[in-house]
Amino acid sequence: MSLPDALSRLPKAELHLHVEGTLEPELAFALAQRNGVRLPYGDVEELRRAYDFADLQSFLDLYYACMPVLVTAADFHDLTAAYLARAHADGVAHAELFVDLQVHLGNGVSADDVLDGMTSALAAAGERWGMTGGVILCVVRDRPVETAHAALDAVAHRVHDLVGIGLDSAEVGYPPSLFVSVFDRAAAMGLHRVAHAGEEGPPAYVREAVELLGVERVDHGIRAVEDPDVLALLVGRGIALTVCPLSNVRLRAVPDLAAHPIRALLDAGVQVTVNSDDPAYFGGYAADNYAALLALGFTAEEFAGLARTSVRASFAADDRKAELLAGIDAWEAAGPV
Ligand SMILES: Nc1ncnc2[nH]cnc12
Ligand SMILES: [Zn+2]
Repeated sequence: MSLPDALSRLPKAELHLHVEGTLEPELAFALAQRNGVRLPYGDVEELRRAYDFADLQSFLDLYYACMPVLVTAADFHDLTAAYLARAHADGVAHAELFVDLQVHLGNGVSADDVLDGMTSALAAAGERWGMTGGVILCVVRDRPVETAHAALDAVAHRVHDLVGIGLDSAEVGYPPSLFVSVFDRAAAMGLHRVAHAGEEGPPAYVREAVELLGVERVDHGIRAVEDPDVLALLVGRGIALTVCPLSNVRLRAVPDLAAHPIRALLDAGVQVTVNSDDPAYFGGYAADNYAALLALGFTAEEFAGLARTSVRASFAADDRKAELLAGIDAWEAAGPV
């Protein structure tokens, strides 16, 4: 089997995945019809043609415009189940899924419907394929901080259905320091903490995420490469980055793949994982993001290393991590090429 084909058999954890970013145009229109919701696009082709992004904000405008099609627990179940099936085919054995709960609450959907749909799909994937994973409530940073607290209020009775809290959406102008009260509260509720930082925002936002929010992983974090002190902070604390190569190219966080700092980050000693972010919009699921690195000369040994880091940086139980690491050893020993 060739190395590109073998990448979908490499056991891996996906740690940076927005469930709403897995909404394929066909499902968007099916749900719009099911719920009597009008999308601001005529058909699947017109929607797909709009996937030409100049930056993060131009993507977010379209991403949020599609979200009103998600109304019922069944919608969240179907969306999550479709992603998990696709991820399973890509060798994803553990998946931690972000959800922008504030947006859904604002659309009149209940937190229980969102979580019922997602957790039932995760449970079914566990039974069917032995997949593990969980839900990370992502704070939408360009909405008022009170609405983030309201989202925490809405899930307080079922914190056991979440693995963590995150921070996403428009980055520049919304530094992590604005969200200390939300993250302190989430930590007290027993949630793991992660945050998007250093995607479009400066390395100082990566430092704030680590020092003020106490995050265990930084999502994207690629602009850390611009500041040796921030790199040293990540290396010193063993904080992993959840890098999304195809997303960074499509949202023009980097001019092209050749200019992506993933190698520089690895060379600096940073723990790096590879993920798909919003795969329905960026042209590739987990294995496609690994395969993109073939163009940068990544070897089978390096891919196995990236997968090991994804497992170690995950919030899976220790025995599950051991099981997945054994699977990666077996993949490498079998000699994929
Ligand atoms: N790449 C990204 N950055 C920030 N917020 C997001 N929400 C969905 N995708 C995102
Ligand atoms: Zn993201």
